[in-house]
Amino acid sequence: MDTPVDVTRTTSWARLAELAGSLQPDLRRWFAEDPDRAARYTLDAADLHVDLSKNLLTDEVLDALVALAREVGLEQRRDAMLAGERINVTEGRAVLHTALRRPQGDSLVVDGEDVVAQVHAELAKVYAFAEKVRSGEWTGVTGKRIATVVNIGIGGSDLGPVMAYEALRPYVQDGLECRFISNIDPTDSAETVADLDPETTLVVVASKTFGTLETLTNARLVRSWLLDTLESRGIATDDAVARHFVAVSTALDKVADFGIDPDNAFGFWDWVGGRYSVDSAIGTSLVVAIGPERFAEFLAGFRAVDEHFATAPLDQNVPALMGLLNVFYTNHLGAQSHAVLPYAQYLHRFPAYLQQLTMESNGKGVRWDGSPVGTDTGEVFWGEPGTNGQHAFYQLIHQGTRLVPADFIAFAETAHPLRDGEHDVHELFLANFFAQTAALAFGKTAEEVRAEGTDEAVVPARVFTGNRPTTSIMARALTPSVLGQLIALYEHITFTQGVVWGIDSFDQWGVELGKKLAQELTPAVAGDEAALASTDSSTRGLISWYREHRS
Ligand SMILES: O=P(O)(O)OC[C@H]1O[C@H](O)[C@H](O)[C@@H](O)[C@@H]1O
Repeated sequence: MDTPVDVTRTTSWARLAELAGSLQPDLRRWFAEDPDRAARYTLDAADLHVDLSKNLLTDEVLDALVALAREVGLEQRRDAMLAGERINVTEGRAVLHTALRRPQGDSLVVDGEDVVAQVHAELAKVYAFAEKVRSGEWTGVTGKRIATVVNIGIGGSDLGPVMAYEALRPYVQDGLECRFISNIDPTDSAETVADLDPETTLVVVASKTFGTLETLTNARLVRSWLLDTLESRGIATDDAVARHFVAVSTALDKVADFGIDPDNAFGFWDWVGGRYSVDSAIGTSLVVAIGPERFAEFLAGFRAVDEHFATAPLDQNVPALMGLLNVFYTNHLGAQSHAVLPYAQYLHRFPAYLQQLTMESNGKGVRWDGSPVGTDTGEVFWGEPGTNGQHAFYQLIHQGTRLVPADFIAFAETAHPLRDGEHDVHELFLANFFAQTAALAFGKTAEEVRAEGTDEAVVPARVFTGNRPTTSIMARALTPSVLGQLIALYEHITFTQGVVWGIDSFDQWGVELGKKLAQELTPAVAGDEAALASTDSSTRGLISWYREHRS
């Protein structure tokens, strides 16, 4: 195992600390004195047009960030990932989500297997299945065509499919709908299937491990609902599971144990992390919804940004620069969170998706060799679609005491070019997008507030300090390709930050303890006194309170 560079001991870390100490951000002056600033700090990555100029960025900071990337070996680590080296050290695995989108005919041999050939063989199976469902050739037990696909999964086996399905709704085939069950709260499955007809419902059980309690429990609940409802209609159920259930997993043996025919199962590999898996067979529900052709465009979008990340020089490399800027804000300017604000209703689940991607990847306290990190790591990612956020939490971003770097995302075209009398409503929407980043950057001085005739007593409350950093990301339209590009952008931002911090961004040991304790506590919750007695007094008190108060 190679030892990560201790970033805090690098020359560029010291340089960044020095620059941060003397920064005195003044975006008004920086723009006024440098007419070229916006153009110089605006870069394109595939179809993404990214304006970094409203960040607290100077040429000195940029140089130091690029030097930092060199000192920690970002490019070497990136190349190691792309080549299939086992950079997921704590799990001894390669990290090859980028292989999921390599074109047919490419080759990447890892441990004697051509993983690109494997990817395309599995994709072909998913595509053939999806075509059958879409054409009506695949039917339920009573011969009716499928109208609803229910994806049962959690974490990466849910957030990717649901986010992408919501984002690409305009591309969903008429007459088809996807729904998603994730939470083990029985309300989730009950509400989701309540108005469905099992005769026209297809269930995709998505689980990398096929051992996740929530997913297997929900799959059993929905299987019972399906069989019971069919039986109540006098319909023979011998073939029901085979006709109505398919699975996606890396553990195809466990799929068979669950009773799903391995012929109706799609595989992927341990070198795809759950939060990096929407472009594997985990996207089966999405493939059914939008069709193989659109899904191939989605994959091509990822690939375009992969190529940018793999080849663009560091000072032009958008994911690398955005990741490095996040490090600067987190470690040198004290930011603790990062907002992602899509001005696109269809991206309403994108912040939730990014929470898993970024926080499960970089929420770590030790480096990949087990040594403690000497600095803060992953930020809290959060956000809501604009303009909803404006009327809720933007107050804190504009005038609060915390630094909250924010990414604003918008599209030139809308799927719904509606007019409200004289207004193009999409333009009203975009005016908000443009206005917010300008307001955050340039603020409003006390003189400007006074010039409006404001009562002196409330002038301070109405001042906007400005210098609140934002990145604007634009694309022509939210197409499958552009969605793939956006996801890949954030995957590589996350990777960049992980490399700087020397952490393994591909394990998630932090989710294990709670899962194990839940299993251990299940008998106590169900009334086993001995199990209850062995818990701590707070937990015992809470469980006892629950047992006294349930009906
Ligand atoms: O796909 P599965 O094996 O069911 O895992 C679902 C999710 O649960 C785990 O606990 C991890 O925290 C996630 O990274 C994963 O995406």
